[in-house]
Amino acid sequence: MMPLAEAQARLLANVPPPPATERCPLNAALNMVLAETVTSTVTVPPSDNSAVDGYAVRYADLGRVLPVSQRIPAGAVPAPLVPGSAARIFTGAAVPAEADTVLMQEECEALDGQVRLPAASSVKTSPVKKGANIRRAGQDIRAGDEVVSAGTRLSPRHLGLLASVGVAEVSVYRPLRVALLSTGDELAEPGTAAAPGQIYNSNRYLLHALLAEAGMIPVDLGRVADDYAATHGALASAGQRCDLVLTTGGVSVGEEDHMRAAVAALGSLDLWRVAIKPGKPFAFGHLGDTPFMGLPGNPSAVLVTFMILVLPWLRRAQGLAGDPMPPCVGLPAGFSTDKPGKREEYLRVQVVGEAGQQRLQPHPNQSSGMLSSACWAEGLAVVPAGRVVREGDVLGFIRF
Ligand SMILES: Nc1nc2c(c(=O)[nH]1)N[C@H]1C(S)=C(S)[C@@H](COP(=O)(O)OP(=O)(O)OC[C@H]3O[C@@H](n4cnc5c(N)ncnc54)[C@H](O)[C@@H]3O)O[C@H]1N2
Ligand code: MOO
Repeated sequence: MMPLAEAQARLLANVPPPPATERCPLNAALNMVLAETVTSTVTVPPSDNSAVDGYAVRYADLGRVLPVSQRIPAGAVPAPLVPGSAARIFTGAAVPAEADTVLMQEECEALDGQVRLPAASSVKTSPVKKGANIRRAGQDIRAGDEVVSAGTRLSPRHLGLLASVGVAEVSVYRPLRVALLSTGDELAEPGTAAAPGQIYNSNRYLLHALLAEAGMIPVDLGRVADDYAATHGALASAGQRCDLVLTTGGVSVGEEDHMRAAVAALGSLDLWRVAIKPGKPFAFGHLGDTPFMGLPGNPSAVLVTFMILVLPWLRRAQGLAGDPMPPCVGLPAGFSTDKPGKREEYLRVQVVGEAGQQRLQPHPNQSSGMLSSACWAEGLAVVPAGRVVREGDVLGFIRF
């Protein structure tokens, strides 16, 4: 059994170069990984503009009654402010040259063609400062600024930012294609009647969704029987169509477990059995040149090995920059254990208690065969191998 950290390091040392790039319109780029750094050609906002509906004035004129010399809606190009006048202005409109302050209309009194400005000190809310309510040109982005760097997974925020600098399409890495194969004679598909002795195939749907959530393309190859020839045949064709072959079940030690032998026959079995709980029988290898990962059949072992071993590898392979491991924060344990484990354990936990006094509370049933506890849980608490937990000890917490 290989220590988890060693298995993770070996996997990450075996990441292929990133996939080909393609041009992608912003509306299709959510969750894609940016292949080249985008630099802005424009300044945002392009000019000083008003944060409120009101009047653009010179600060020195506060307290006076002034004629209104122009009206500036958003999008208009204003003339310089006529000395001794105010300009009617609206939110987002360019502030005219010579004006140095904008007053909210609620603080002014509109008269016929004129406006009475408050005295600098007499404003209801707070005294007016010179420069008030003006959003400066370039306060967001300046021409030449780096906007989003290569290797970023594009979130809705990034897409909005890219649009704000006028970019319509970006260069992204082609999403990885991951072949999914479930093994097990006992599996029935949801929507069909399960015969006696059968259980429903949950891993297929769990993994399909985990991959889609990560921005990758699941290539669902269905189910293969617990039979060497069938497993060999399914793996041989799966390996030709994708960037990774991901299987569930059949990687343990029983004579019904054919996965390892089939992988070794089609390429190499590079790693098998990791000190992780759940998920010990995890396997990594190659089918010809195509990487292979074999997850155990138990659904919560699938979830944990996907998060801790598969997804970091996929993130790297997809071209994502930075730490590929899931974000992990420290929180105190609300429980204790009586003996140390041989494997690093990932417990399905809730975070309980008031803000500032939160504790990790594990589900009472940590069986790797059940998924209801994974849905009850908010994330995974990490108990290192060889460690006895005392209540209050700080443990790593990985949110789902
Ligand atoms: N003698 C030993 N037996 C087992 C060991 C061991 O070290 N020595 N390890 C145990 C551990 S840990 C795990 S995890 C499992 C993994 O076994 P396999 O990867 O070979 O998986 P299967 O035996 O095929 O299935 C395990 C379990 O999961 C259910 N399953 C399988 N596929 C699905 C699916 N698509 N959807 C829902 N449930 C699925 C299957 O019915 C079994 O109950 O081995 C232990 N045994
Ligand atoms: O992975 Mo097994 O689920 O460690 O029990």
